[in-house]
Amino acid sequence: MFAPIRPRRSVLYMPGSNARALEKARDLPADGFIIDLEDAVAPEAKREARDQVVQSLTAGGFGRREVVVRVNGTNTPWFDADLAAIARAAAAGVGIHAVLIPKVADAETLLVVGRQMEALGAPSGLRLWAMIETPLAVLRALDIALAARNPATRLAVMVLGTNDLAKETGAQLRPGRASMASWLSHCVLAARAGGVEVLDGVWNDFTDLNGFARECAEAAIMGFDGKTLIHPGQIETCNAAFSPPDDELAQARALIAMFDRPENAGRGVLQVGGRMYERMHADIARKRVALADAIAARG
Ligand SMILES: CC(C)(COP(=O)(O)OP(=O)(O)OC[C@H]1O[C@@H](n2cnc3c(N)ncnc32)[C@H](O)[C@@H]1OP(=O)(O)O)[C@@H](O)C(=O)NCCC(=O)NCCSC(=O)C[C@H](O)C(=O)O
Ligand SMILES: [Mg+2]
Repeated sequence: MFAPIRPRRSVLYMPGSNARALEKARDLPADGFIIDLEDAVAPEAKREARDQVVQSLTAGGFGRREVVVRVNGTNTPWFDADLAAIARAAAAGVGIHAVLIPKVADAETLLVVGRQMEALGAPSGLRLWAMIETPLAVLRALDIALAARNPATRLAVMVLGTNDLAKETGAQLRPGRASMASWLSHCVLAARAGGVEVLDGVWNDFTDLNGFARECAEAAIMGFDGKTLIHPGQIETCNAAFSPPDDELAQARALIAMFDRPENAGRGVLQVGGRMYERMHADIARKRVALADAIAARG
């Protein structure tokens, strides 16, 4: 009934220049990794980092985790070489699932990059992720998300960059993120309209796990599919926040079973324990069960 689900609860950034982090990632329980060639790598280390990332990914060992490389921005001197290196490696069979483009300004950029990937011989499975981290990108989030309707863009996921948003707008990143809540929700809405997934930004204070857990819970309520992370210590909290809890799953299964009963075949609405349930609620329940099954299947 639903397309196969790939859990993206926790996606951990790591600097492409940090060999130890790349090594360590192979044993971490994150759903995915973003290996960064952009902000986490100093200008003088860009080339070496690119080579090291390709070497490390060629060695493999990332299992079922989704591997994404964040390249430098399309208007930087490193972009072309970054994209070519990743496209070449993916074409040679190296396990890379997507290229993350930082500071995407408009939908046109995605089409241009998608065509470049095609010209470079990137396999069709190499998808494109887009960072939404400038005021213009937030305002154009719907256009950007709708670009996914054109397969040439390869767009699969939008990722919020809340640090850059704070820098560009002057909004302060405080617990609860009142300053950004409407922007974040707007991006979730846009992503759904375009049929792409959407990941929340990072929590910088990685030693404050209680604050982080609260932000994960808020992001899950807003509808994000998962959150981007900066430290391995955040993974388990994040996985828990974006996994359907056992009591919710028990209720979901009961609701599905109820609608599946022959005597309810012709009914569009049921009451259970004083609450109204329509078939759309059974659809939501099926989706949550499918997510839980996909999480369980990855072990
Ligand atoms: C923030 C850090 C620099 C902290 O690093 P460190 O001081 O080494 O932390 P620890 O000593 O606590 O590390 C413990 C062990 O874990 C490994 N480690 C640490 N971080 C990572 C990681 N991200 N991935 C994999 N492994 C990691 C250490 O090597 C230690 O291992 P061991 O040797 O076994 O003890 C560091 O966490 C870090 O660099 N984080 C990622 C920074 C990054 O990538 N930033 C760019 C993306 S964030 C962003 O900009 C989003 C967006 O664009 C926006 O605008 O918001
Ligand atoms: Mg950023």
